[in-house]
Amino acid sequence: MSIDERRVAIGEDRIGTLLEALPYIREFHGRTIVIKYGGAAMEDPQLREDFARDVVLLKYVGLNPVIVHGGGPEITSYMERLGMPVEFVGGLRVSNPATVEIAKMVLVGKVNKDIVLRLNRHGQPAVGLSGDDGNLFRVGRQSAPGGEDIGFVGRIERVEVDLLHHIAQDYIPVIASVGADREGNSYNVNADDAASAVARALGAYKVLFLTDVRGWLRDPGDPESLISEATAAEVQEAMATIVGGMRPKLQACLDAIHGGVGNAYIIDGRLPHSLLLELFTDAGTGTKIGPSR
Ligand SMILES: Nc1ncnc2c1ncn2[C@@H]1O[C@H](COP(=O)(O)OP(=O)(O)O)[C@@H](O)[C@H]1O
Ligand SMILES: CC(=O)N[C@@H](CCC(=O)OP(=O)(O)O)C(=O)O
Repeated sequence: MSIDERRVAIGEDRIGTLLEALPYIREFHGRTIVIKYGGAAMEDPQLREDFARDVVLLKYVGLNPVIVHGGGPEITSYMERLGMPVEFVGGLRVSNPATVEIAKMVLVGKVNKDIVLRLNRHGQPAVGLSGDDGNLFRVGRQSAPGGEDIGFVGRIERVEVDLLHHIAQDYIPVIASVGADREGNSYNVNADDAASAVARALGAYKVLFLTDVRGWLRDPGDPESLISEATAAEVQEAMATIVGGMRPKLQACLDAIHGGVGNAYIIDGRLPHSLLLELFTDAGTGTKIGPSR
């Protein structure tokens, strides 16, 4: 059999994919990668399994993945079942004490444990945390971008990194975005903000935000208008025009970059294995944001 025939026999494409991934695996070895998990990737059962497998694989090949998750649609659905009004200002949920209670129940009690269980099943033990566990987050009150009072919405002022370092040695930390202030008042924290705060505090190499669109779109109504790459300065310039859920996400990317995180990515959680494709292939899939091009 000639060399060319052998190449065909082993499936050159498959080897090509592995070879393409190798330099990335070497580059990322031992690095901390924070992954914000939310949106559609959390709703579809097959995508949930794929996500868990991908994260476990990251740990196996020597990365240090840390998961911060949302669950906004589930909070909304429980609030509606209870007949509670649902309101967002600037992409942040207006949160009275009853709303914070539901957010805690849904995020800590349900979504967090579902993710932990799935990672465990796929072969890497995970530990679920909220901002209250081991004083992981200290939170302060936050207003909407226009200065409006939106209740008990928190901004993370401090992350207890030692706790995360300890846990991440042997487990995959899975973090729910709720926390309390010094007086013990609980807050609902936007999960994009929480992921950015965790990435900054850990000095993460990268932070990735999985969502339900292809990435940052020039025109939110046109999926073909994906912005594949942008600098922090370009995002900053566009901020005044950004609305809805993309606003806290892009702000979280900016905060991450300004806080020393190498790159921030917004990727499509509806695309199976988008996490691996973004990390281990040359082309990438979503929006990459960095200090410069
Ligand atoms: N310029 C934009 N590009 C992409 N999405 C946008 C843009 N402006 C607003 N959006 C909205 O932001 C949403 C993503 O934010 P969000 O719903 O908070 O996602 P997640 O639950 O994944 O955090 C998209 O579904 C889209 O409706
Ligand atoms: C203050 C605030 O907006 N908190 C969010 C927390 C969950 C979240 O961010 O979930 P996603 O990432 O899935 O949107 C909320 O209540 O929806």
